[in-house]
Amino acid sequence: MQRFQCYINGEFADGEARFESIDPTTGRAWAEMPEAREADVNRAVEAARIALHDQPWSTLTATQRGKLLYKLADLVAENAGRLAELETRDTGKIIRETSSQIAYVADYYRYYAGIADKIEGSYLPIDKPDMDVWLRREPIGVVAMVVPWNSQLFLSAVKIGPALAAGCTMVVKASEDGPAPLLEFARLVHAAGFPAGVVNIVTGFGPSCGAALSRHPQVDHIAFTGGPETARHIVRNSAENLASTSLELGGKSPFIVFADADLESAANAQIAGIFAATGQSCVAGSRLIVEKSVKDRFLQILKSKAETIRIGSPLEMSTEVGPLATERQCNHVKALVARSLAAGAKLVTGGTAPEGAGFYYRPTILDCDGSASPSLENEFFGPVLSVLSFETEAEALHLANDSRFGLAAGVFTQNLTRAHRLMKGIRAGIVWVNTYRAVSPVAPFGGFGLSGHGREGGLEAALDYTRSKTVWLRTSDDPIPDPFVMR
Ligand SMILES: NC(=O)C1=CN([C@@H]2O[C@H](COP(=O)(O)OP(=O)(O)OC[C@H]3O[C@@H](n4cnc5c(N)ncnc54)[C@H](O)[C@@H]3O)[C@@H](O)[C@H]2O)C=CC1
Ligand SMILES: CN(C=O)/C=C(\CC(=O)O)C(=O)O
Repeated sequence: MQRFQCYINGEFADGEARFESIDPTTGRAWAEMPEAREADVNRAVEAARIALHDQPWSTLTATQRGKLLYKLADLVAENAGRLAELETRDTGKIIRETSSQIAYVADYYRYYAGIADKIEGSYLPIDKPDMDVWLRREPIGVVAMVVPWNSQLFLSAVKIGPALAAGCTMVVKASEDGPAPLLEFARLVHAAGFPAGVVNIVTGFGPSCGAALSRHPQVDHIAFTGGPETARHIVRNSAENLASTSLELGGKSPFIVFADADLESAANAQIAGIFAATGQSCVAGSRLIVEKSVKDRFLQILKSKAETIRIGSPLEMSTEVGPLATERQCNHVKALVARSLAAGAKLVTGGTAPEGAGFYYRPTILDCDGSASPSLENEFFGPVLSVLSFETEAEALHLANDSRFGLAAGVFTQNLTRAHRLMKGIRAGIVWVNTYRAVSPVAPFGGFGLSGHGREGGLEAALDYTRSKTVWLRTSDDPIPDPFVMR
């Protein structure tokens, strides 16, 4: 069995215990992972705290930090194939997707490499004649990064990249489900030449490892991606250290199709939006809201596309839908489909698991018109689409916003003015018009409502890893006059 290690203070080390990682195609263990507990977490945070204030990291210029990030980007690009295979092996996400996504992760590091020496302070036009006042932008400090199992290299890159650009140090907690790619990525951090303690990567379980990390007194900021329930633990933990938080949580994203849309193109985007990554994407377009006059036609196109999707081994380039990452996830999908059917949703296609081993589930479409299906409110994080129809634009907007989540939305229409109205009216952090699930290092993402707060990607995210320091310099050589007046 392959064995992985944590990366703490520039060294590869076992954790206090070990656990087995499960291959989602067979349900059997394929690798042994280090389990970091409180003592390991403490060592990692202490290393990050020392590295933050000590040489060489604290005295590197921003340009030098950028050069290290460029080196890391090159290493990610060179090793993308190997990392992709590990992620596919450990999480079941199809190789077709992991190989292209991880190659693109290199561009995220490159983007933040370029930003490192563009994080500028400012000079304040102060209202006093004998003072120069300016704002310095300083690293926010030691950052705890807690990520889920899906797209771990992507979801950590949007934290590690900007945090390094800003001069922070960090402890990254890989998910206990599928940590292999992130633990392997630690070897690239090491090879790139980052000083010991700047980036520490551990894995372990939420209540022991994640909790110890997020409430650690030496942590200044917690960057979290995961489910809303876990986010509540993170926020409670942050009451211990008063760390700031950024939360990237789940979604129940609407995908709106008007009758005037190019239905073939919209159907391909909807298939990608809900069945890519076996639906295990936070931005999955999981609520189809389709104009009534084209509902039957559109569902027919979707049904025939869904039924010809190639389900199989995620390591095969031809596979389009692989297994869910964990048995727990698969059971959650099965149970929520059953509850939705019991509540009156009608099965258009799917709704079963294929025969054989592994955590597979067929691409599924539920027609939820006229029912109070729980699938309309609850995230599956799996390959299940819930469908509703509308007759007016106002009704479409109302249905789109009828959710506690607000992460992403898609609008398909040829009508430009309508697209603008919806784009403004939808309460979500990302609106895609006539496309879906497009991402870029340049474009921030993040949520409204239960989908969290804070933005990842883009320039703004790098600024979020800094805080300002106001510096006052008196420019007069005269002695300070009357000490008992405010100046
Ligand atoms: N908005 C976004 O960018 C994204 C959001 N997600 C969301 O993530 C969820 C799926 O991922 P899961 O791994 O199941 O999420 P999860 O919330 O169960 O776990 C996420 C991480 O939190 C850790 N954790 C668990 N309990 C903890 C505690 N008490 N204290 C500190 N850390 C703890 C876990 O060990 C894991 O590393 C979905 O809800 C999905 O929508 C996933 C990807 C992207
Ligand atoms: C967060 N994101 C885009 O804005 C996209 C992701 C991440 C994820 O949920 O896995 C994706 O669709 O892969």
